[in-house]
Amino acid sequence: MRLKVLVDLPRHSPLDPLLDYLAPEPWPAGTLVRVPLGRREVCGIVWGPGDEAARPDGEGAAVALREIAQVLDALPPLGEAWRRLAAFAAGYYQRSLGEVALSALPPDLRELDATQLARRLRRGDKLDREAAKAAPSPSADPAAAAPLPEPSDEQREVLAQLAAMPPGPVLLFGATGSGKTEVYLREAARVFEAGGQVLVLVPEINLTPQLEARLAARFPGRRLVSLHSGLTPAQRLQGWLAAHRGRADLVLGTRMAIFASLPRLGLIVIDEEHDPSYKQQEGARYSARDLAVWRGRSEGVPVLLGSATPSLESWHNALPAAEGGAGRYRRLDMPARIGGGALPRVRTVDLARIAAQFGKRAVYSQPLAPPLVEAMRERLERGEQSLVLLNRRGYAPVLHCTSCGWKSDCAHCSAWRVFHRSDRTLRCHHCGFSERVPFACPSCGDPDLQPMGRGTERLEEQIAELLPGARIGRIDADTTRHKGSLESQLAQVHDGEIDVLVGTQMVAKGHDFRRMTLVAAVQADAALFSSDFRAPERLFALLMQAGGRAGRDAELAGRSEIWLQTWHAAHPLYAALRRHDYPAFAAAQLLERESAAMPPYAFQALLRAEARSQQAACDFLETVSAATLDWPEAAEVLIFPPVPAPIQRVADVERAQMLLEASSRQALHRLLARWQPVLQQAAARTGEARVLRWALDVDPLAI
Ligand SMILES: Nc1ncnc2c1ncn2[C@@H]1O[C@H](COP(=O)(O)OP(=O)(O)OP(=O)(O)O)[C@@H](O)[C@H]1O
Ligand SMILES: [Zn+2]
Repeated sequence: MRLKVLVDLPRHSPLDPLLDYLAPEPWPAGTLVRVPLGRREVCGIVWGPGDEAARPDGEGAAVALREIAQVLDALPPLGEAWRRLAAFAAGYYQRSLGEVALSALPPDLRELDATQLARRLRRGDKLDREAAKAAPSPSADPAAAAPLPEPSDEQREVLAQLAAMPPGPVLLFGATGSGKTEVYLREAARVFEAGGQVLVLVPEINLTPQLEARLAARFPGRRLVSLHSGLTPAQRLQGWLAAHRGRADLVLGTRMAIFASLPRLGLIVIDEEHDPSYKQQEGARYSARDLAVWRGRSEGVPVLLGSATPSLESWHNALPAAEGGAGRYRRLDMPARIGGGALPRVRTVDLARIAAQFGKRAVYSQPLAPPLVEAMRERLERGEQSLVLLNRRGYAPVLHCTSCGWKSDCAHCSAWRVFHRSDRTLRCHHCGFSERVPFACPSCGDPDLQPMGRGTERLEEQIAELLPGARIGRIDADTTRHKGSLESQLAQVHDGEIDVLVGTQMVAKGHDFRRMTLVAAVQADAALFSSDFRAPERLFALLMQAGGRAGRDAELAGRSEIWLQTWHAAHPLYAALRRHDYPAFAAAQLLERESAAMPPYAFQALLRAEARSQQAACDFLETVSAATLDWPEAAEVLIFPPVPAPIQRVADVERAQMLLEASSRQALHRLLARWQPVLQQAAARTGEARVLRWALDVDPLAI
């Protein structure tokens, strides 16, 4: 008989990824198989019965049907719900089903034959037995487990509401330290009792160890597994198998874990739901958060989206229609911090006033204004810590020649190369092109080359001058390149070996710095006037989150402060931040977005093209845009003219993009569905030499 098997074909292949194969038995849909494809043998997923109506003289006949090589039937088939999820994700994000479904499996699994799989499964059995032996049974001795904290009034209220609600998406809007995690844990316990599995997603790998430890301590009798890219392939496979075989009670992971196969799924938690890292930025550019909401609906399980600063999309979805929102999610609020701790005080340093008082030079030559330096010195004297945030690594973003104006541009990108003082290099952060700093200007020979602007390296150096005796640490992508270095640097901060920590946004997320009582953002203004309309939202979230890390100790919370240096002290964003008033900030942003017809009031897709010349990239975009002119599907979709990408050239490749916008999601998707084959044909016609790559990004986060 014939079976349809899903395989991962190279992109834009003319073949359908569902191919017919011969099988002696009707293996159920979801069964993993190995099938011959060309000269290779690849992993495939049985998707359903094949076309028995053989086409003896049709197109099918040209290809003699081949047999399934191996059936991995020791593994239970991938369930209906999982296959639905993969199919939805492929359709929604405009990728091939084969690519989405197969790449959602652990890479090791795709390589295994039946014998190797049997061995891995036996190893899984052994791991399960060991886990069971090591852990006390959940009900064995309740007294042995640490006593549960008594829920706060707010937690109690939220839990009662959750218990009374039908399953659906819920936005848990809780201040930092309001005890959202405790709510997740209690909901998870409820699901475990009912025999269900729980999926918990966090934005970043380095946030998993903390939560993992907390989960393990809380649920000693439960099997917890992680799924993220920091695991070895073997670990990832075992975690995935434990989830798929229903043996893991809880899966903790990053965005990729949204595709975990969970036959008894009972709850999905998305912690820090606003975090941009839930959106995949290559291949199938899915949003794990959005897929979680879809998956929850499709499987009838509750989805908890937690944040102190929700994404405006989620906030809008959770606002009742009467307040101008979409009314799609329920919202539960927990405004108070556990233990009644105060939120940090927000202080703005008005740089215009400082300039008037100390002179403009003082502002431009020094990274920190005198009052901020004073506040940090006080911390130093009290043995407390400060965190200074600057979202730019390196010493200076550009090196320039004081006589002829030469600047350190990249030969391969339309970008400046960053000056790194530690190894005296000029490094392009886009293509990696790196050279030693020249002794003299390559253009006029003048040896006086000067850094322009400031990155974290220079900030670290300047703070050392301003605060003599302070022990200063720096955490950014440069200092954490080696495995384990982030952990050891964080440990130094926790152990109090550092007084002032300089860092990019990577330190603002998730780490509890108990002795930190000051967080300063020294160049926050950039986000106010960014061309990225989401920049203010990110800034607000970053500062609230960073501030929320500060002074977790109730005793220190009273003197915790967030400092902002700004030329625009009266800006409404800072005013809302001073009051910790996310709802007011969100309301103002949503008003702006609505009047400009931007998300969440509009739905977008971005078509990117890369070519050897900007002209070729734009021509491709023009062509596919023109193709839609008389389509009824295009009537409700605004297709903007092609423009060069924000960084037009990277590694000698020219990039252009074109934005599509519609007021209805359905309208946008009707167009995309009809457009897909046109894109493929147009790209094929222009030939490999002209258009190198193109990609659609549905619901893009950055434009
Ligand atoms: N009901 C409670 N009684 C006592 N302590 C609690 C309670 N709930 C939470 N906590 C403690 O309060 C602290 C903050 O709680 P939790 O981590 O759950 O907050 P959160 O809202 O998830 O914070 P964040 O958003 O900053 O990550 C933790 O140390 C936690 O153990
Ligand atoms: Zn470059």
